[in-house]
Amino acid sequence: MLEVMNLTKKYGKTIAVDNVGFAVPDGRIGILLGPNGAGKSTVIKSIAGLLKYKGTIRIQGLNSRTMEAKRCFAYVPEMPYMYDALTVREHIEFITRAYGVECTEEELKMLFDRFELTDKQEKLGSELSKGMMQKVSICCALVIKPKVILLDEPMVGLDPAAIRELKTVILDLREKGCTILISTHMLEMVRDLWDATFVMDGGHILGTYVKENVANEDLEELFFSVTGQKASEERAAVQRGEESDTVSAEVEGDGR
Ligand SMILES: Nc1ncnc2c1ncn2[C@@H]1O[C@H](COP(=O)(O)OP(=O)(O)OP(=O)(O)O)[C@@H](O)[C@H]1O
Repeated sequence: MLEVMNLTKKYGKTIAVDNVGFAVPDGRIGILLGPNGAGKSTVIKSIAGLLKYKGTIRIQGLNSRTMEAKRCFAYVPEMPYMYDALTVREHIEFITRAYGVECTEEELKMLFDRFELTDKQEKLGSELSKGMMQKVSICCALVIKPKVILLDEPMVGLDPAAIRELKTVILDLREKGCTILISTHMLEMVRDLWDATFVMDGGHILGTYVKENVANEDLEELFFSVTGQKASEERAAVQRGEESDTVSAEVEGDGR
């Protein structure tokens, strides 16, 4: 179970997250859904312990800042980071040693096969593409067999095969009772995954939806029903922007 209570995070004078609260029960998939700048990554980074914040976060009933809590959750960041001088396989070894967990050759082979990394095992971190790094980052999160996993925009940068595989992995994790929190602005990527959706904008949660209660409704419709006012204002602004862009483009064109 993942519980976030009264979470507030300011960057200087900017209130990125304002008194946010939600919970994802055991074996459920929660989605933090919102446009760019809504505050999703700030929530995820706060849970992961990367930021100072006000509020309370509990992982499996434990304060998220404790070592016991940190042992049972995994975090896949939006921007993967690799050690330049470690190979793909060595990254996995590093993580399993740090967490004191076992990963058999068979498990590792299955993981590498799933994410098409088998022939990349000996490549150095510095030799990987962004998508490959993302896959390694996901594998590193999975080898610790987490009870709670946080994935920040996990589909960005992945090829279609890897997206399909990741979705299968996420559903498998849910089957095993793992609690999952995914942040995304890509509604269509999570349409078939969610159990609970928390729609965020401007640092607030504007709507919380539990699938059982809104089974017949479309996630996109729900999203626009709560962000509708803002979305229509934004559409109007974009329209005005497009008009002025056109004018300035013409002016630039004329000027050359
Ligand atoms: N390090 C930082 N310093 C100052 N302001 C920040 C910092 N990180 C984020 N912000 C601000 O906090 C707000 C929320 O940002 P955040 O990255 O959490 O949004 P997001 O929903 O994850 O966006 P995206 O979908 O673009 O990743 C934004 O206004 C952003 O400009």
